[in-house]
Amino acid sequence: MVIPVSSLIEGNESIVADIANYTETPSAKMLPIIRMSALSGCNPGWASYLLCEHVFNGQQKIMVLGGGCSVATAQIAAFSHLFNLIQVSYSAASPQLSNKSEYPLFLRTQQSDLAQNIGRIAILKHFGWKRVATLYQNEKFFVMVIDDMIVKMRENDINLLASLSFNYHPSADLDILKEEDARIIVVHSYEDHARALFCEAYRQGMYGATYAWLIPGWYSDDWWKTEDSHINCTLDEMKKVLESVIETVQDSKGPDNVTNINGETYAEYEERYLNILSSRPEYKWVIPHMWHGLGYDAVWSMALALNASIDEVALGRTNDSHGSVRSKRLDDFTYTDSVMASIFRKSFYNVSFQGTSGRVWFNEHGDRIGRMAIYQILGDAPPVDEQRWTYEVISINETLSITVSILACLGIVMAAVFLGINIIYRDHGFIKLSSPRMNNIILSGAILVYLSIMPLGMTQSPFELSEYMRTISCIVGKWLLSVGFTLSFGSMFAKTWRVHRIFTNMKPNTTAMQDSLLVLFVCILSIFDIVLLTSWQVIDPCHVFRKELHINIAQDNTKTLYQTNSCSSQYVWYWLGALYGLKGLLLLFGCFLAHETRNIQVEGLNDSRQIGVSVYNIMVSCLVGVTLTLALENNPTLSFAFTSFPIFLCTSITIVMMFIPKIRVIVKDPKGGDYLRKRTREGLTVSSTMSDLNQQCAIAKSESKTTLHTNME
Ligand SMILES: NCCCC(=O)O
Repeated sequence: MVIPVSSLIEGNESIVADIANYTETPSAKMLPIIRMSALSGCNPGWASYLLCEHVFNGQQKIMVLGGGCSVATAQIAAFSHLFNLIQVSYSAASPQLSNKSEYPLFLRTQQSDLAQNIGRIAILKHFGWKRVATLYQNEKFFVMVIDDMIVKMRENDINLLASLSFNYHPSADLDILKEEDARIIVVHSYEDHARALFCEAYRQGMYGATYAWLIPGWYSDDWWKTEDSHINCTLDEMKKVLESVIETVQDSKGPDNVTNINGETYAEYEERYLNILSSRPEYKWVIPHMWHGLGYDAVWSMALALNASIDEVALGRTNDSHGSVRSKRLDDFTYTDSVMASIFRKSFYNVSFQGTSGRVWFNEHGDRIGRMAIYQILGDAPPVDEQRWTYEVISINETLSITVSILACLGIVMAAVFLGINIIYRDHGFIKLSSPRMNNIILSGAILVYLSIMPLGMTQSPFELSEYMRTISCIVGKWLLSVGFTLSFGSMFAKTWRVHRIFTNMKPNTTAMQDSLLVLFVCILSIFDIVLLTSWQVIDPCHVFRKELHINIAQDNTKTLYQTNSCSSQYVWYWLGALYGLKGLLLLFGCFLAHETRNIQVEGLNDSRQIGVSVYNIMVSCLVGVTLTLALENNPTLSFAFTSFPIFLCTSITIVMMFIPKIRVIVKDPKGGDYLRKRTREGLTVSSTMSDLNQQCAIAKSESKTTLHTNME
């Protein structure tokens, strides 16, 4: 970029007019301004060399335009003022350039990148991101921006997870960020470092809806496509990471429909600029960049400052080539003219015009006051700044819960009806022979077992229940099931034990075991239960807690932890082992009795067939139920189904098999007369006394086609 300053001065025209024509007359006749940006290539050493070349060789220059990169700009701005050169950059964004004691004659139409931090904080607050990490290239420029960002984060209650500098190999830094579970990462670096960073981020899977990378928006167009020996990612891979990128940058486009100082809207200006680039062979190498508008405005501000300086400069006196004294002109500037330099400087601070990038003016640091633009969130939804968890408690299906409760109630009603019949017809010969007292205990036990089903399901009930209620119901359920089982099967086996004793050990006149002895036997079994359950409750009480089932990760990376209420204690398996051991021994005893008495065919007296079927049901149900319950522990509904239905079925089958035949006999012969006659004919009388029972048993024994070979022999 060049400014034909001499035509302005000599023709006494407005410099504005010449500048406005600048883009159309690039081969201007004079080159009084040093253009630094494209020449320095962001190389501080090379930039220094070029400035010296311009100063010490060739035509006198009056100002420096550029450079583009802060690293090169800062390098020359540190000494360009020693030549009294005003330096105006249209692109250098480092905050260090705001330091007027180091860079007194430096100005820029580019904002300091500290302004980006205001935009970044706004973004963080907008999305409610409170956990943020920063990552920066190890250069003073980036360190300063990130330092300021950290201060602003602190002021806004945003937590800094980590602040790391990186080079071309950021893998260790990304490891740390992952350890910190950082998802929102503010990056400040040049684009070559950003390429290395995002390639590594791809390798480490740090992209997608989970991450947001906040980067400077001033990288060149398609910066991620640039061939780079530091990276080995494909364009598709790079693109994936870039979908998680948010860019913040100074808005270099003026507002729509506002005309600039040259009477053009931004669109008209840009069209003209692009036409010039494409129509002139000398610009074939120029890649259109967002900075052209700021460059255009920088040149305008130089022109305006120079124009505004003319009168004050003219107050100075100098000798012309003929030795006569005249007023100073702009082109009288020399590298030792600090007076003129300070006039120029003062003029710059008064510059205010509508540029192509918006209104242009400079603050006390020589920095542009401008607007911020935020570009693109390509992801579907903004990520979250930390792993967000939701919790869902899985309960038993409501329908199953209600169905099982209804079944349990029906079971209770059925057992109660059987119990009523058993009590009402206790003197019926057929009932009497089957030990009505023990039948009552069997049915009471069955009712307890039915009752246990509901509290067992209440632990994982879908209905609103307090934790206390769930804990209580879990404990009550265990007690009911355990004691009910013992009462039912204990009584059943006790009855069979008596039959077994009668048919194996009794001499004809020996007294049979009395009911009280059988009840005592059942009580002893129950005491084992009570002692065990009480010890369990006292030593290692059960409590309800949330058991983790599985985790589901949604598209927005929100994790849902599925839980269920579980009732357990620390040593639950030992207690269950002891409880199952007791019940197992009882069942084994029942199996043994059922087997021993299997051929005693005295109707109503011997339950061995029912016992056999019941024990078989229980064994199969326990095996299937326990296996499926363990296998389906992540599915409370199925797990409860495989617990409650077997309990219901085993209990129901057992009492139905026992009591339906009795009811059938009662229905056929309510008074028991036929039965009495039949048994009398057979020589087996029915009496209410134990001695009668002994007698009946003795007769039954003699009649029976028993095959108790071992015992009999
Ligand atoms: N506007 C580009 C910023 C780059 C730099 O200051 O070096």
